[in-house]
Amino acid sequence: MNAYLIKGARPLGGDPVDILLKDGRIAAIGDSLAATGAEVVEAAGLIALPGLVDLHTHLREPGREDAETVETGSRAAALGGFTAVHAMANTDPVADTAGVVEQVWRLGQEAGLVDVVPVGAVTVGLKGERLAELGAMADSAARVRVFSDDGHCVADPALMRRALEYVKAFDGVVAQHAEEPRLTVGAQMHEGDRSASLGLTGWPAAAEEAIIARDVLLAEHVGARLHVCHVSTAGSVEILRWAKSRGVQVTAEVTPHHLLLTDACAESYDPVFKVNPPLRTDADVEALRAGLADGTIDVVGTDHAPHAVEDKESEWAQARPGMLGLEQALSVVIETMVEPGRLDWAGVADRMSVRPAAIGRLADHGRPLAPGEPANLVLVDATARASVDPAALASRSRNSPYAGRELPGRVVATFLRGVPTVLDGKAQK
Ligand SMILES: NC(=O)N[C@@H](CC(=O)O)C(=O)O
Ligand SMILES: [Zn+2]
Ligand SMILES: [Zn+2]
Repeated sequence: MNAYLIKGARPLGGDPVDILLKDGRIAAIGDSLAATGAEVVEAAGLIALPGLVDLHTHLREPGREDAETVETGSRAAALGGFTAVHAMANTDPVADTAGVVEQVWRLGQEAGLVDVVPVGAVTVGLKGERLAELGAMADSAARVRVFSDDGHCVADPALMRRALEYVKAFDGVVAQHAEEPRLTVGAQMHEGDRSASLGLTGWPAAAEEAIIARDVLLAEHVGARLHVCHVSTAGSVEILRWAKSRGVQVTAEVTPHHLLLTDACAESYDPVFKVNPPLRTDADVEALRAGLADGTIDVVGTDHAPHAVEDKESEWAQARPGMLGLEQALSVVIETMVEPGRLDWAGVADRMSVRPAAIGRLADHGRPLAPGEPANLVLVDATARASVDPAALASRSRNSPYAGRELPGRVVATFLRGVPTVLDGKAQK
């Protein structure tokens, strides 16, 4: 079947319409469209959004297939309503050559559940010493446009400057993990009253803000595109607002967990809440929500970071940082932004599809729901509520910070180029 008729869905929360998908595209949108051979998908009451796009996903393949593979991560993504994800470069081997990014790209095509878009490392082996073959990765079959040493900061300012200059040649962007390493030696959680009382080494907000301030100045100086990963502090939002008001080509991302959770989670000493950058304070969470609402923060990026049980279920200090995100990202955005009235559905589409696709220069994603456009879309039941069961997740790992938490929103169907990857809430392969 290469045609689907979606009955009664509400594009961006508007009036119900029928949407006909045919040969990979939206063929027609209207009232009471005739099925004429198309498979009917009943969607009364469901919200239709363009397929979500993640700028920040860790798929762990190659190297840690015990934690996630391109296929299992792709399935988690499709179930979360995503049609494209950017796969971070901190794999083993590191995605710092055309060969590795092409391998990841091919694995994504074979899985066929989302478009897996490889991110290229900025420096060889993420070591922060010399630039990787950025041009070769850009010219490869993977057509890399986003470059990041994520997991590590490109700390050397001269190297960061050269990376920014270099990627201009192919309209690329450097996505920075903003963490001044000399300020976070041994850091375990947000530095503040709670880290003091828990006796855990602090990760000060200034370690993030200092790098963002430096990098927006560098991006302005060389006229290049900068993207800031997982912004976590109120001060970072202020710096970004200032930089944007000066016309700096900077974009920024916030994770679902930084929109919802705070450093109070660390009081449990449960390492599922250990993450880089750390969960911050209530005031930071409020500033992040406000920044996302007013567009200072451009996108929600999941920073989906699967970890094997032995890397997570240990003492806090020994556990790896990072938490799952793909399958609950939309639910967290509904809970923190839509239900409180801070973002409407058009806003959700903008922050989770349109802008991330634009930053990654993905031509076929983040498009309007209109005839002729690629049929990449998601149908969401915004009224459903369910409690998160980590055992039921499609990810190969179980480190969800939302275990047992009730969240709104259920992805009912996801279509990639007109083909359902999820139907009735179930992955189709
Ligand atoms: N966020 C994390 O705490 N961990 C990420 C790396 C990163 O995003 O910095 C990971 O790869 O596990
Ligand atoms: Zn990071
Ligand atoms: Zn990351």
